[in-house]
Amino acid sequence: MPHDLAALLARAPVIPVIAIEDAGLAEPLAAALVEAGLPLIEITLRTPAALDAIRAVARAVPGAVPIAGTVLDERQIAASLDAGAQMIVTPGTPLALAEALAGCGVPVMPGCASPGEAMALSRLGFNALKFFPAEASGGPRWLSAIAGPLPHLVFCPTGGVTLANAPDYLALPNVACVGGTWITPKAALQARDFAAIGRLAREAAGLKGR
Ligand SMILES: O=C(O)C(=O)C[C@H](O)[C@H](O)COP(=O)(O)O
Repeated sequence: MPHDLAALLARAPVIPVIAIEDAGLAEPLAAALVEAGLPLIEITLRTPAALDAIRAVARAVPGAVPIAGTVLDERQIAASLDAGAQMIVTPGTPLALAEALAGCGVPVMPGCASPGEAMALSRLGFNALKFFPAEASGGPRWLSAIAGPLPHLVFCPTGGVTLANAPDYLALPNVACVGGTWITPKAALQARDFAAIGRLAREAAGLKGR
């Protein structure tokens, strides 16, 4: 994997995944996550506020690495980069999207859920992949099994990962980190309870990576 991506993924065992409805929350939220030890922050492009949220984090939160998540097409790559995303993640990666990502200029973690998808992405030069949806697709057993034929790949399992099952993933040699929404519960975000989010983030940051 590109050196800069390896260095990024080594910075924290967990990438918080956020669906944000109010871009005004992005700055204090990201500051709380960085302060707690989770500098990589995936903001999913599932809400109208997402691009403004990425822009706010990129501009105003030192130390944060804003990641655009749920990138589904080429147009969203350009919009993410324009907003200041420093990395891109996709839930799945059709060939046209993978080819556009290969030349996009920032580290990318494309999503896959099968050996064939992982192999196709590896051929395009992607060797750190999001495994999504992790729990529904086979969880740690899938990851252990794929390490046999594809030992050069590392994964960020996401989808159904929690504080309780994250250690099972992080113990695997081909898991670089995990992603999940459990660090930023919707109710805590709506209540602007950044202290509670900070506690969840510190707990996550304390998980042992490889
Ligand atoms: O669409 C994307 O690009 C995503 O990032 C999907 C999210 O990773 C999962 O939805 C995580 O959700 P949880 O299972 O609640 O942790």
